[in-house]
Amino acid sequence: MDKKSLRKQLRAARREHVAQLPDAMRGLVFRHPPAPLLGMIGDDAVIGLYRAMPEEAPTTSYAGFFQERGHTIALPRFTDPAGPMEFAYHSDPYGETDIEEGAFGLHQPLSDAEKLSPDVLFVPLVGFTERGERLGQGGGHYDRWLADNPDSLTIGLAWDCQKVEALPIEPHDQPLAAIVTPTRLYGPF
Ligand SMILES: Nc1nc2c(c(=O)[nH]1)N(C=O)[C@@H](CNc1ccc(C(=O)N[C@@H](CCC(=O)O)C(=O)O)cc1)CN2
Ligand SMILES: Nc1ncnc2c1ncn2[C@@H]1O[C@H](COP(=O)(O)OP(=O)(O)OP(=O)(O)O)[C@@H](O)[C@H]1O
Repeated sequence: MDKKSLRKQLRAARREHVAQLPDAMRGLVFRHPPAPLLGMIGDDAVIGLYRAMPEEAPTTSYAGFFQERGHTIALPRFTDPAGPMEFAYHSDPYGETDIEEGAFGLHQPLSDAEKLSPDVLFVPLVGFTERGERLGQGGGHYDRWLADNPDSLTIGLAWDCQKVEALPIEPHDQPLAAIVTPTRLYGPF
C-alpha cells in the first residue's frame, strides 16, 4: 500500500482507538518513559517533545516528568509553515503561558524563545513497524530535521493499533531508536 492510503487507514484506526478509550485510561498511559530508555537519557539532555493532537499519543505526563527532573524541554516551532521545523525552549509545561498558535493549528513556543537542539526527541507517529520504521504526517518535517541532526536519540510514541507489518520506506526516511506504546517497548534498536 502507498503512504497516502496507509496514512488514511492508520489515522482512521487511531481515531477509533482513541474514541473508545475510557477517560480513566487516558491519564494512565504514557506516564514516563520505560526504564531501558531512561537509562539512555543523560541528566543534562535537552528533551524534544510535541504538543499532541487529540488522537496522538499524549505527552503531558512526559513534559511534567522531565520538567521535574530538571531537563530543558523544547517544542517544534515554525517561523514559516513552508520553511523548516526548528525546536525552541518551552519553559512552562504546566502553565503553558509561553506558547501560541502556529502553523498546522499547533501550539508552539513564542518567537523569542531560545532555539534549541534536542538530544532526545520524542516524535508522534501515524504508523510504525516493530523494526523502528516510521510513517509521519507527510510533511517531511521530522525526516528533514533528523537528517540534519543525526546524533539525537529519536523515540516514537504511538498507540498499539498503529503498528503495521511493513511500510513503503524511501531513502530519506529516518528510522527510530525505539517506540513506546501503552503495552510494549520496541527497541532500543
Ligand atoms: N502534535 C504534533 N506536532 C507536530 C507534528 C505532528 O505530527 N504532531 N509535526 C509532524 O510533522 C510537525 C508539524 N507538521 C505537521 C504536518 C502536517 C500535518 C497534517 O497534515 N495534519 C493534518 C491532520 C492530521 C490528522 O488528522 O491527524 C491536517 O492538517 O489535515 C500536521 C503537522 C511538528 N509538530
Ligand atoms: N532530508 C530530506 N530532504 C529533502 N526532502 C525531504 C527529506 N526528507 C523528507 N523529504 C520530503 O518530505 C516529503 C514527505 O516525506 P514522507 O512522506 O516520507 O514523510 P513522513 O514519513 O510522513 O514523515 P514526516 O513525519 O517526516 O513528515 C517527501 O516529499 C520527501 O521527499
